[in-house]
Amino acid sequence: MDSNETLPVKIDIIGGYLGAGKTTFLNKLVRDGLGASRVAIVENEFGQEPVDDAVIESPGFSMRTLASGCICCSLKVGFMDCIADIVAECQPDRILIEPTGLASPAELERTCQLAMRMKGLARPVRVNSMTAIVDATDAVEMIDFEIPVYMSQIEQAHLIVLSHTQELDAAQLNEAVAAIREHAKPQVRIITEPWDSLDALEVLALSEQAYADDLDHAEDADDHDHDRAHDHGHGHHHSHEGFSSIVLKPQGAFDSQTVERLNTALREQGTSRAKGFLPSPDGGLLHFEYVNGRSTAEPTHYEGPAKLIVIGAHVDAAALAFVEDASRL
Ligand SMILES: Nc1nc2c(ncn2[C@@H]2O[C@H](COP(=O)(O)OP(=O)(O)OP(=O)(O)O)[C@@H](O)[C@H]2O)c(=O)[nH]1
Repeated sequence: MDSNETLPVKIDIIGGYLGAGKTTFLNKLVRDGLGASRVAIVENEFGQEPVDDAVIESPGFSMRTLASGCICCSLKVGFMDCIADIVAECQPDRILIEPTGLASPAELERTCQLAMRMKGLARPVRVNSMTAIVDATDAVEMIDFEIPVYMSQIEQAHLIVLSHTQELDAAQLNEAVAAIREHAKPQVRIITEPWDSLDALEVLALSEQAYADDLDHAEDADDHDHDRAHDHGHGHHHSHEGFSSIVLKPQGAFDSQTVERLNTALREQGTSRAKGFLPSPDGGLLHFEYVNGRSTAEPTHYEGPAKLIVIGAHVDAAALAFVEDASRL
């Protein structure tokens, strides 16, 4: 037996709100060389149909997808089974977990603690880091909205990585950082480096350290009954109430005008997040991503069925019905 096999499998959680950039960061980790160790990836999607499994660049990695719910609550048991399974079958040294954008960090930690205590694991597991990705471009506005789960992701973060910082000027970036600082733990490090020049492996190492430091502090605080990082009190925010998702089967041909119409319809109903694959006029598929009122639609080699997942507080299926018959437009 390799001496490594007696060490716990590291669980690294890449969290953050809907569309913050979790999958993009995960792909960066893979591209920056995380693949040197044996890595497994667990994707959790709120929508009924997974999309990220086709977007993740995971050459040779084992990947599992848990869809249609959140591992911090409704899929707790499914998650634990998945971890037991992946540890036995794939023998990873590390498991990267991408929770849904609606996961509460405290609940996630509790789920992971349950997984750590499972009997009969082929190898022990332990949480190694929890990284919170926050979209810099809408942080000020989102903090104003005070969406509970968004706030909990900032308040409980051990390390924050801002995405899309290259889209802001220095004053806007400072404003975003100040707004986050007001709600985050005082010592939290906020990484503002644009992702083009960011070394994701370095960030993961910082995140590991931050998590270990916070655990130490939490243990000290436990002794004094003041544990904030593991808020077991009644005041903690955890709610997916109000959020729902639908899956549409796009048909027809999505030229730039149709994509624009879709973008407008999503914006008009205040959609939080949409993603999927749309049929393009040339017979292929477009990888569609909608966050924050803006969308991209790029040709993709994905060969599965066309699908569109829409997540929001007021998803109006009737207003989006045209997606399933775009040829009529
Ligand atoms: N240029 C740039 N694009 C980004 C950045 N972060 C995210 N994106 C884009 O924003 C969109 C959403 O990013 P994802 O990585 O899919 O976000 P996510 O947090 O995984 O989304 P969900 O899993 O659906 O909650 C994609 O089109 C990304 O290419 C960034 O820092 N820079």
